[in-house]
Amino acid sequence: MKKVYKALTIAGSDSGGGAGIQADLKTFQELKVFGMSALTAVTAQNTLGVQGVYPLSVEAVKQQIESIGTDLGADAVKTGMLFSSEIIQAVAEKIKQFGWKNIVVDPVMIAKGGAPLLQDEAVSALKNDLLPLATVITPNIPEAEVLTAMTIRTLEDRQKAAKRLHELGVKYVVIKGGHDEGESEAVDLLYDGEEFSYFKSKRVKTKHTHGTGCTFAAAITAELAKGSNVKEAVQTAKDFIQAAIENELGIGHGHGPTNHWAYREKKSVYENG
Ligand SMILES: Nc1ncnc2c1ncn2[C@@H]1O[C@H](COP(=O)(O)OP(=O)(O)OP(=O)(O)O)[C@@H](O)[C@H]1O
Ligand SMILES: Cc1ncc(CO)c(N)n1
Repeated sequence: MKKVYKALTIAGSDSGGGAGIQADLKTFQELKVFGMSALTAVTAQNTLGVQGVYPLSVEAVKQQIESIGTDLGADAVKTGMLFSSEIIQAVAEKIKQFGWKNIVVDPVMIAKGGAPLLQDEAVSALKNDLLPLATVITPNIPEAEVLTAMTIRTLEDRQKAAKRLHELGVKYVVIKGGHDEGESEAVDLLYDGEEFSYFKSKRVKTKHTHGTGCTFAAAITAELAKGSNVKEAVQTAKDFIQAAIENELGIGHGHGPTNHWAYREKKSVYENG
């Protein structure tokens, strides 16, 4: 029988379907990985912004993870919106309890419209409790600035920030370049503790980038679940997000979601010649 690879996302719900748990599960499915979820919060959200945030109790988060850990197990785990230090500590505890490997931490802090998805005082729990367990961390530039308490303007700044994050115990640091808007390319940097690699693509001129960060990190998680190494996983995630941004769906009245099925369609065109 063929092995079924499984990935768990611990994150918030985006009712609009473009980011959070919804983006993660869609991405897992597209990459042929069985997706499971533990919700940390429910957001009332659409392409125009976040209208409400309703965190779940720490007990509810723990119990969902427990249900998965005691039965199905996970080949990789992604964390997204975690909201509070109490939830972060509970998630770290459960990851250790079940001995899970391939942990991808997307340190979600603020939604694109500016709504806070992580309490300010939770940043230290993220750094002290979760990052030492992380295989990969995927901050955007503003998140990397908060985590390292430095300003990032140049590529050298990004390299320095990546080194600082590696010192916090993360094995692989990816600092995404989606926010580097002056550039004609979207360049993501990967640091493995020894050398830097760069993943480049043509920057797409679009406002429909809601959920790019979640989707990218979910694709890394799915590939790690299937046994890829981190470099291969980041390259597939980059190809996945590029296709998802290029083939926009054009739905909603604001910053629309990306197209989660575009990578599959692009691949099948190649495969069928
Ligand atoms: N306009 C664009 N064209 C091509 N690639 C992009 C563009 N914007 C972002 N990306 C890519 O998308 C991925 C996510 O990067 P980004 O910096 O946007 O994450 P993010 O800010 O965490 O996203 P979000 O908070 O909306 O989930 C990266 O691989 C980045 O290079
Ligand atoms: C629930 C949720 N998680 C993450 C993000 C970041 O894009 C978002 N907008 N909403």
